[in-house]
Amino acid sequence: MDSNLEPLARSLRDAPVVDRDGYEYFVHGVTDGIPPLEPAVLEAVADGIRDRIDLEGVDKLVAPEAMGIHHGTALSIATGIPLVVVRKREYGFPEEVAVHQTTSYGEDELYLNGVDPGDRVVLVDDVLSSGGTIEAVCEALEAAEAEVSDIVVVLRRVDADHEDVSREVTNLLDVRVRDGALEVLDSE
Ligand SMILES: O=P(O)(O)OC[C@H]1O[C@H](OP(=O)(O)OP(=O)(O)O)[C@H](O)[C@@H]1O
Ligand SMILES: Nc1ncnc2[nH]cnc12
Repeated sequence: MDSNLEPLARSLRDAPVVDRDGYEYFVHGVTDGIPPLEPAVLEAVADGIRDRIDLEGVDKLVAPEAMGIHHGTALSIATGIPLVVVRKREYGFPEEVAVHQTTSYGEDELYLNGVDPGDRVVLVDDVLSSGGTIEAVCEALEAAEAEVSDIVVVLRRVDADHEDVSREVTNLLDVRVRDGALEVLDSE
């Protein structure tokens, strides 16, 4: 494993797992903001993303609310690339794109604003489970006529069926829930 990710990996091993209507949902700073997310972990996430994807010529980072925001923010500060947040709130702006998001345990509407035709964007999120969120945001980016250069998440749940994902997704660590506990696997 990338030694820079070891503090993150260690902290994940203690993450509590709660039941969300039959879905084993782990709770961690990366995915929930609780327990508190150490600045060093956020910095390691931003560095890990910069090591893995090419950010040259990228116009905007795009992060879905809520839990993509802190990772997108850390990366934006580290790179100087502006951040767009995909909201669960409608604004009614003329160019707004609305899409339906289905996750492993729920659904919502997402609203994209602030991305212009021809923008080269990187999509950033905390976790990939079913892939429904990534597919929904990609659909919105396609409607906005943006070019998605990379999709990156901090954690990929290898125990979830990524049936909705038809695109390549880069991640920092692989995780799974087994016997009620979160396990970290190396993604490389
Ligand atoms: O791969 P998927 O099955 O789509 O799951 C991943 C998504 O689920 C969570 O978001 P959620 O919409 O639950 O809201 P939150 O970010 O506000 O917690 C998470 O932040 C990802 O965006
Ligand atoms: N916070 C979270 N914990 C576990 N699995 C998830 N899938 C989506 N969000 C998650």
